[in-house]
Amino acid sequence: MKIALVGLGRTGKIVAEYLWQKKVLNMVLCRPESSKAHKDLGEILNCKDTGILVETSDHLERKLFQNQPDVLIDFSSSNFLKDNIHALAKSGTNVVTAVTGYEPAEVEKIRNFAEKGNIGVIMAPNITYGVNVLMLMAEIVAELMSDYDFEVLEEHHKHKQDRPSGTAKKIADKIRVKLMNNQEVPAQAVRAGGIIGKHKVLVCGEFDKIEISHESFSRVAFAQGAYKAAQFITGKTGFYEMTDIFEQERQERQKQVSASYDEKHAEELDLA
Ligand SMILES: NC(=O)C1=CN([C@@H]2O[C@H](COP(=O)(O)OP(=O)(O)OC[C@H]3O[C@@H](n4cnc5c(N)ncnc54)[C@H](O)[C@@H]3O)[C@@H](O)[C@H]2O)C=CC1
Ligand SMILES: O=C(O)C1=N[C@H](C(=O)O)C[C@H](O)C1
Repeated sequence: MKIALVGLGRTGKIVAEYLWQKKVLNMVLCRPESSKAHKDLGEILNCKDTGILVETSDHLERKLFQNQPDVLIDFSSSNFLKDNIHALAKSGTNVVTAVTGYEPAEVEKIRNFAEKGNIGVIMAPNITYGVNVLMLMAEIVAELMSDYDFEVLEEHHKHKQDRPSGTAKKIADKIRVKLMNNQEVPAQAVRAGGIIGKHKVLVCGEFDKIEISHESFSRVAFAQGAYKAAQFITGKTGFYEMTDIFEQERQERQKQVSASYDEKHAEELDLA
């Protein structure tokens, strides 16, 4: 698999290093005016030369045809896909976007391109494995304790632009759908220091409460999630979310459990 990455900021740099170590990175893009342009990626990451020259994200179609990546992972800003979804669809490059803060109309545009433009897109504000497990747990609690008060609380570093986080909005929405009264779930944000990412669901009744929380204490968690998403979307078309990956994994695991049960059962019958 060949992966292109756009965005070499706080998160993108860690993702670049992770993908480089996995030997799947073949193209890295930065802003046209960036001082990182035309440098070897190793210089940006403070390691030995990688042989990958950082390119600018303009004239993207030509660059995608030259490098032929299977998937582009986006850790830049919502502007990138807004301006470039055309070029990605034309060159048949699938997309994993971890970017947050899209307007609803932008999400619809991206969804349309994925559904009609013959490419695969995963939109993943919630890229880590752990936070997706938190979501599943929160959905179960919402189904069982609809009469409790639900709040989503998140904490991130002081440079984060959007609030509440894309993940917090997604968690709140998933809970709302499961609640009997379909009521909006409030989400509160703290921006302070260097916090990498914390999400908590507070479920509070008159006499007791449940808290479900997840914390990323390394951005490698985002890199792992993005790589998993890139593997999933390779060769697919259409619009997906991280839950689709977990659903596929659950079904595969279920099949394995059934197969090993059948095997064990057959052995027992043989012995009898
Ligand atoms: N889904 C998830 O779990 C995660 C999502 N994110 C999201 O990823 C995005 C980036 O986060 P950070 O790395 O903290 O931000 P950052 O501001 O440190 O880095 C963004 C980088 O993208 C570059 N960039 C912006 N627009 C560009 C364009 N059109 N073409 C090329 N490069 C462009 C900027 O120059 C900058 O270097 C945010 O939307 C953030 O919410 C970040 C971490 C995890
Ligand atoms: O900007 C970040 O850093 C993060 N953004 C994501 C979001 O908005 O949900 C999630 C992650 O915890 C880090």
